[in-house]
Amino acid sequence: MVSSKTQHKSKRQQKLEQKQSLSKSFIHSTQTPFRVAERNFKSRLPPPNFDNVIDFYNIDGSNDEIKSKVVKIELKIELGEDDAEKENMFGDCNELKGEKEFVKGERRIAYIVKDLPGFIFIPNPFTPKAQKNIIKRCLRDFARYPNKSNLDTHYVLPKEGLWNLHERIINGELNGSNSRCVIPLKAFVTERESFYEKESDIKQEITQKECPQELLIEKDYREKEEKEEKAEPLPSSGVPILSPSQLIKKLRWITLGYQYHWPTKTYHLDKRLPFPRDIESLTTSVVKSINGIKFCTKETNEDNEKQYFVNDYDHEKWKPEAGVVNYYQLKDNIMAHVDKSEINMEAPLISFSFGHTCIFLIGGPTREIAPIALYLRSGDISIMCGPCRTNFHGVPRILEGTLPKYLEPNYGDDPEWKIYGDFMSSSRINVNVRQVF
Ligand SMILES: O=C(O)CCC(=O)C(=O)O
Ligand SMILES: [Fe+2]
Repeated sequence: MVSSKTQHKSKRQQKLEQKQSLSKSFIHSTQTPFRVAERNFKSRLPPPNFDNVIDFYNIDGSNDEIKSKVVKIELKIELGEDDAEKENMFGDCNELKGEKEFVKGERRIAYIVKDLPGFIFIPNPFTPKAQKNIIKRCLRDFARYPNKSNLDTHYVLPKEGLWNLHERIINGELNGSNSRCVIPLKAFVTERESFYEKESDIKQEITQKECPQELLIEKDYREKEEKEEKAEPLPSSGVPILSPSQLIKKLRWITLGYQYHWPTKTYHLDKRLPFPRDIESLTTSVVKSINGIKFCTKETNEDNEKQYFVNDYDHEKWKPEAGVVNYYQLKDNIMAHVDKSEINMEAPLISFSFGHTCIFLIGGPTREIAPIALYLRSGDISIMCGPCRTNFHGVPRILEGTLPKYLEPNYGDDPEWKIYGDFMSSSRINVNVRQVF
C-alpha cells in the first residue's frame, strides 16, 4: 500500500514532471534548430548525441547519411608546394620518421559537404613540429602588445607579453618580490608604464626582432594610440587580481592586423598592424590550393541540370588583413554567429585549429537552419568561402582527453615545449584569418 506521504509526493512529482515537460516543449518550440544543436553539445548530463557528427577521418565508417553528404576532392596544389625555397610552414614530412602518432597526411586532399556550398575541410597537413611552432607563436608572440586582447580591458599587461612573464616565473628567472608578481588592475593604476620595465627596454627588445618594417609601423601605431583613446568598456575593480600563470588561462582572444573593436563589431581602420608573415604565407598557400575548385552540390536542379559550386575567388587578390586567435579552455565555447564585419565578403575566411578537438557547428544564413556538426582536430583547416561566408557557425564544445600525444608536455625530446604543452593540456587554439577590403 502506498502511504499518503508517498501519494502526496508522487502527486507533487507528477505536477513537477508535467511542468518540466511543458517547459521543455515550450523551449523546443521557441528555440531555433541552431540553439537546439548547441544545447545538445553543451550538455554534460545527459552526454551529447554524437551520432551525426561528421568525422572526416572516418567517412567510410560513418552512417549512410554522412556518407551521402561528404565528398572527397583534390586540391589544386599540394599545400606548402609553392614555398619550396622558403621554410615550409606546414613542416617537412621527411622529418617524420620517428613520429608514431602522426600519420603522414596527404597534402592534396580536402572534403566538402554537399548541403554546404562554400565550406571546405582540409585534414591536418601540418607536421607536429610545425603545429608546435604556430602554437608558440600564438602564445609567445601574438598575445602581446600592441595586439589587443580580452584582458586589456581590466588588466595592465606587461609589455614583454603575459606569456613571457609567465615563462620567466616558471623557469625561476625572477627573484624576490618579483617572483610573486600579480598583474595589476587597470582600475587601480594610472601610470601605465610605472609597473613594468621602462619603455626603452622594451623597444630594445623589439629591435632585436628580424623585421625592421614591422617595428616602424608598430611605432607609428603606438603614437597614434596614445593620442586617441576610443570608448572601450570601462575597467572594473571587481575582477580578480591574478598572477601571470593564473591570468594566462583567462586569455580568450587577441587580434592580428586590423584591430577589432568588439563593442561596435567594426575594425579600427586606423589601427592596422602588420600581419605576421608566417601566417600570411600559410593562408596564401591555402587560398592557392582551393583556387577554382568546383564540385557538384546537387545531382540535378528543377531543370534537370547538375548544380555546381565553383570557388571563383581569384587567389591573386588574397590579402590577409585581419585575424583573431581564440584561446579556449575546456569549458569555453563560442555561440552561433556570422563574421560579417569585413567589407569584402567574397574572400574566403581561413581557420586553423590546434590542440584539443572541438565540435564545430555550421548552418545557414539564419539560426532556423539546422547546422551540421563536425570534429575539428589539431592541425585541421576549415574554410568558409562563397555563400558559406554568411552562414551561422559556432563552437559549442571542446572535447576533453583529445590532445594529440605529440602536443603533450613531456612528449619527445623538446624541453622548451614543456610549458607550452602544460598550457595545451587544457586548451584549444584557433587562428582565423580574413581579408577586410
Ligand atoms: O574556433 C573556431 O573554430 C571558430 C572561431 C570563430 O568562429 C571566430 O572566431 O569567428
Ligand atoms: Fe566565426
